[in-house]
Amino acid sequence: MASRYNCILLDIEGTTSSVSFVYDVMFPFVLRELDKYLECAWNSPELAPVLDQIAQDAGSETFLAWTSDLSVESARRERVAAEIRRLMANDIKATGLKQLQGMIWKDGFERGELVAEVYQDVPVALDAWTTAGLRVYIYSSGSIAAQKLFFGHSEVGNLLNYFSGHFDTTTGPKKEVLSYVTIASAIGEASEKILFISDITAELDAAREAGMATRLSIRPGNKPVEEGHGHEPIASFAQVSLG
Ligand SMILES: CSCCC(=O)C(=O)COP(=O)(O)O
Ligand SMILES: [Mg+2]
Repeated sequence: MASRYNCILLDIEGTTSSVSFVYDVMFPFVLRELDKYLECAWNSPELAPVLDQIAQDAGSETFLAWTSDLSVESARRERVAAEIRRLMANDIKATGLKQLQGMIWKDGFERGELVAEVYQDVPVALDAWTTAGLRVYIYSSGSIAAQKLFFGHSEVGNLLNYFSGHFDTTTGPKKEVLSYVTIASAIGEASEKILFISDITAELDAAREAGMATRLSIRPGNKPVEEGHGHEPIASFAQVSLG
């Protein structure tokens, strides 16, 4: 059957995977490893741009400017750790935080302590959609590097081959219309031909304003949904009809 859509754009937390896996497994791993990670990676070239991003998210131009009042390295590290804990305690999905989380998760996924949970219907749908010729993309607050670790190390194996591309908040915040306009343009598709699935109505509102079709993901343990936004709810990807 011909599909109304050419592409499916997926959120992760609350959509492909449970909120509880992220909050009860992935975030505690970051908090446990944070100080040790910062100490080991402090002078690494990969960390420097992430420290600048964390400083920019906090309102400074660079990491150097953000910590110019501190002369001791351990105090600069402690400022970063305190800012990361503050952002996580307030569930602020800042780009620098998300990049650092991805770097900390790398070791956990690669040595098998972290294995990503996905809902049972997810691999089935990914297979059906891609077999039908649709392209599937991810748009998550989790960094692109973290997304690749996540789907590359899932409990049903490596799912990365199903995805044609990944987007994170470096494209723009998930509640802004322009982010979805930018994604449609990046993947070379009319927005009407893209179906976005998420658990957050404000994200779906923005995608719909950009012209995308939407479905509201209802999964066990998701945050309560604001009523009255008119996005068709689904409890499983099996309920997505393409015709
Ligand atoms: C590999 S993504 C980890 C989950 C995460 O950090 C996150 O913020 C998920 O947000 P989403 O936009 O997928 O709801
Ligand atoms: Mg989500």
